Order: sequence, then C-alpha cells, then structure tokens
Amino acid sequence: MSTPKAPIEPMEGLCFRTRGLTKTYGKGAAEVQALRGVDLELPDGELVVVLGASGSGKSTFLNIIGGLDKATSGEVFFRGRDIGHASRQELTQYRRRNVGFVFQFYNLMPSLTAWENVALVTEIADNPLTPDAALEMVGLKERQSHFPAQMSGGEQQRVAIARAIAKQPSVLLCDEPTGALDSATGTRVLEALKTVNDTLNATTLIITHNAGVAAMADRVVIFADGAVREVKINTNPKNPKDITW
Ligand SMILES: Nc1ncnc2c1ncn2[C@@H]1O[C@H](COP(=O)(O)OP(=O)(O)OP(=O)(O)O)[C@@H](O)[C@H]1O
Repeated sequence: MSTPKAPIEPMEGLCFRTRGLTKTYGKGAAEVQALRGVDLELPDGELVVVLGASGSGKSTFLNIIGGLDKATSGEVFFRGRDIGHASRQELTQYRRRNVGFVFQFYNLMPSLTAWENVALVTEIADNPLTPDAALEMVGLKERQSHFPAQMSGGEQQRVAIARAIAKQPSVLLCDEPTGALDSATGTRVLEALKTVNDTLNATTLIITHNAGVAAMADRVVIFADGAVREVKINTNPKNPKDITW
C-alpha cells in the first residue's frame, strides 16, 4: 500500500490477522453468507493448507486476504496494515507489491513461451527474479522456450507458479492449484510450491479438496460453514513426494 496506516496492535511475526470477518453476497432472498466471522492468525513464512467442504468459504477468504475482494464486516490486517479499510487503489498497490496468485486454471498467454509468460511480470515488478531464476525454481528451466500448448498441465501450472513468484511476493495464494491434475503431476506442482516457500519464505496458502495435502503443511486450517472450524499445527511436515492422495 502506498500510505500504510499505522498498526492498531502489534503483529510481530504475523502475516495475516483477521477478526470477525464476514462476507455476504447478494441481497434479500438471494443473500448468501459466505463468511460468518473468521478469526485467524497466520504467521509469516508458513506453508498453510486450507481444507473445507465446497461452499465453506475458502476462496472467499483467500480473495479477501489477497485484496481481490472486500469483506462485508470485520478486520483484516497484513503485517499490521489494515487492508480491510484500504481504498481500491491501495488494494491494487498491496496486491501488486505483495501477493502472487495461482489458480486452478493456469491462464497463460498461449502465444508466448514459458519464458515470455514469466517476463511479462518481471518487466513491471520492483525487485523481480529473472525469468530464468523463477523457471529454475519450479524445475522448468529447460522448458523455457516451449509454448503452453507444448507442455503438460502440470508444467503449465509450474509456469504459472514461476509467473506468480517472479516478483518475489511476500504472500503466495493458491486456489486449487492441483485441482485439474492427476496425482503424479500434482505432486510436482506441490514440490514446486514447497521449494518456493522454502526459498523465498513467502507465506503460502494452498486451498485444496485433497485432505492428504495437509501432511505437507506447517499449519492446516479447516473451514466449515463460513468460519474456521479447526487449526492444526504440523510439527513435522512431510515432503510432497511422501504424501499419498
Ligand atoms: N460472487 C459470488 N456471488 C454470490 N455468491 C457467491 C459468490 N462467490 C461465492 N459465493 C457463495 O459463497 C459461498 C462460499 O463460496 P466459496 O467459493 O468461498 O467456497 P469454497 O469453500 O471456496 O468452495 P469450493 O471448494 O467449492 O471452491 C458459497 O455458497 C458460494 O456459492
């Protein structure tokens, strides 16, 4: 954000803190309460897996902490900055500087090579990795001159991850990054996310329907009915290779 507001309370070591976060879509009979009061604290640098039934509010939560959407009420702080009350312009700055997104579908430009897809971001970022370094981090350096149509789904997703991390974001938000992939390919994508989390120390959130993925997390957050039902800490996270889905 260009003009960060002063922290209201100390958030040392915390990346996100939310209090009483609610989100209501629509009005009257069409009203949907997607979030019903989310209180959560996420420390900096952790790899967090977010689980929960379909419709439990996971994507809504991710979109709000990522500055893509605004809550209806409640508080959301990023490293002590109140992003819940930020203007649209401030949110754009916040996203641009701090947040990388990875979605289920890769949204690569079909007419550009892997390298060029990543370079689109590095050209406009303040302190980017080179496209080569970003592609190397996800194990795709040798594929850099391939076009998306010449790559598998998992490889395309790893290009999308390289693109998301090329600006060295402090936060990496992944909504069903392996949702369209088989388990072997998905494992390579999860390995890439783990490498990025270890190397850049970006706080990484991964939404998944696959409960097995929780074994690789530092922290597991389980949503139910628009709220956090449970938070579990993994003292000994597994390597993605050793996870069975
Ligand atoms: N833009 C929107 N307009 C209206 N309702 C919405 C909108 N986005 C989400 N919802 C509703 O809010 C609730 C929570 O949706 P959300 O996508 O956050 O859940 P989710 O846990 O991510 O689900 P899934 O696992 O299926 O992606 C659902 O009932 C959904 O239909």
